[in-house]
Amino acid sequence: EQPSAPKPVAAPMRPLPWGQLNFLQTTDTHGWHAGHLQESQYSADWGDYISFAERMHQKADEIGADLLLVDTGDRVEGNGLYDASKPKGRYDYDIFKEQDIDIICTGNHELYQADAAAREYTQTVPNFKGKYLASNLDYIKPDTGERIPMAQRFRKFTTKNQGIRVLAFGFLFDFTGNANNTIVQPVGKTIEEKWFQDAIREDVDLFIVIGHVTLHGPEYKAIFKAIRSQKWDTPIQFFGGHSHIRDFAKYDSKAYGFQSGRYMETVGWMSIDGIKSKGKKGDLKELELRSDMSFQRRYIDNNLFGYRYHTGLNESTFPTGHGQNVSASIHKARKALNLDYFYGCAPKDLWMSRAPYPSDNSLYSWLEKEVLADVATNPKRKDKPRMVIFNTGGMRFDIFKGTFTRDSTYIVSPFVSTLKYIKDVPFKAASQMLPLLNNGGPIFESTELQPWQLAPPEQLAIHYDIIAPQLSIQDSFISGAAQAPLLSSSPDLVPGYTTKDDAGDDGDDTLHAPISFYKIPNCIQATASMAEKSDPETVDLVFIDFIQPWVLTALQFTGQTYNNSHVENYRPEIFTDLLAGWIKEHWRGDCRS
Ligand SMILES: Nc1ccn([C@@H]2O[C@H](COP(=O)(O)O)[C@@H](O)[C@H]2O)c(=O)n1
Repeated sequence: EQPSAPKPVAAPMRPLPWGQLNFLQTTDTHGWHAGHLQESQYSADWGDYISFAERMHQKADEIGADLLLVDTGDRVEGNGLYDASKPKGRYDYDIFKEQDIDIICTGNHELYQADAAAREYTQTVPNFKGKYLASNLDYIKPDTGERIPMAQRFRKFTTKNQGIRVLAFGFLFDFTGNANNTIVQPVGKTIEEKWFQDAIREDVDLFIVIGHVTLHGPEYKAIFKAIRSQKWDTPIQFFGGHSHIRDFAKYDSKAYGFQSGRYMETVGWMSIDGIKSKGKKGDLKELELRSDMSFQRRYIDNNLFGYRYHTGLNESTFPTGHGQNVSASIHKARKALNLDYFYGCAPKDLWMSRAPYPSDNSLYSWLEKEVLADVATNPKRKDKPRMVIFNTGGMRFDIFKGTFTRDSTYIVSPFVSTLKYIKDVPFKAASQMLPLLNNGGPIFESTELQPWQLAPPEQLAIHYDIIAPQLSIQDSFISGAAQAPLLSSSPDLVPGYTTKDDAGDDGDDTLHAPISFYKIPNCIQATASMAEKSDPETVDLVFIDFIQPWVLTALQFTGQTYNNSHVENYRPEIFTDLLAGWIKEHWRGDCRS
């Protein structure tokens, strides 16, 4: 872990179920490879994860089982370790590649910006040569304009100890927001292609489908149906991503899906037993080969207490030299990027979805009331009445009371988005924007523009408020405390994930006190320079550039005929820098101890 990381948390644990074939999954890490430096339950770093995987590989070899590592994309955008360097990812790609991942694919965040997509092609694909799969993704070479597969379409291999013959695919959901140097082919079209149709006819013991794809969406349903149309009985293991949640899905008695959350909070564990392998049979010393199949999952909190518990090792025996070297490289990179540079003191916790909106502890109420109108000023138009619209998905993480650093800025606002505007929009039309963007409706139905895409991905999966009972919360964590028994009725649980999925409520490796989750709107709005008593004739409609297609569509619905040519720059800086400037000015003081 990083020197400044809070110490791991003692908590009641559930052990990991082992099978013939086991997996560790990461997804949507978004650059959080230094771990969470303000949350002890997620404070292990990528180096610790490397030690963990190496120790688990040793155990797999000892018992004759197999262990495969999977990553399902969105490794970039969301943390200073990736976003603070020029070019982005200057250190992060080299840190990430140290993990020995067996199957890896692309997420949408690797493709929003052309430079990120190019780095994916020139760095990550070769870093994971033979392991990186791009079943429905092509890259356009900048020098020749040639369209080529981003990486190989599928991979066939046999596992080391059990001799299980695997065929693996790597998909991306039907994403349309990519820069013009990649082509994402819709999954429905890809599965009709000859190479895919040939692949699903291969004689293998197991299909593995990894993807930056939600488990319950249409893409995995289509792939499942396609494989089952040829192989009615071959087991299929899906790994998903994108919606940032812990999730597990049953497609049939031999086909399951698993997804391991976001931001290095969770490392996923999946185990399969009862695979009928025609390859060499491993020497199962501890495992019993069963004829019926079982698919079991665990969501591992990313902290050292849990890693040591699951490996049966301790502070001195757990880390590997390789893992420690990677932790040291992360520390060096964080220093070079000056990520601990102090911007100010957050006066209170500000939550994305843990507090209701609007409320005093809502990140969005703060943004709306204090920040937006202040940073959205253009000296040439400062007296013009304006409405400023921001999508809630543009904010990526909570703000914790206390030190706010350069790193925090990228954690909260990683994107290179800027403020745009359309001048002199009739007030009547402009005032309909927020309700239209928040309530959606028929105007967006004929387009690819789903308004829910404007909200944070976590909001996708949960459709109602979850209000956690007020429990007594443990606030001083005892480092190295003895393991509490699983069913202890201790009220002193640390707040965290209490996952309910298709297999029940026993998936989390750590017992937590539940956290509230509130629904929030797709967009928020601030106004400035408005007369107090009457509505203006026209306003400047200011918005963050990500939402431009939605704003133009909504304006058309109000009878206006604006298009891209009417959109101008409102501020030259990226929003992240505007936010950092606001914090430096308004959150003065020193809370560093
Ligand atoms: N420039 C951007 C890029 C993305 N967003 C928001 O993020 C959502 C996608 O997040 P995932 O991690 O699930 O891929 C997207 O739908 C937007 O809400 C943004 O605001 N600005």
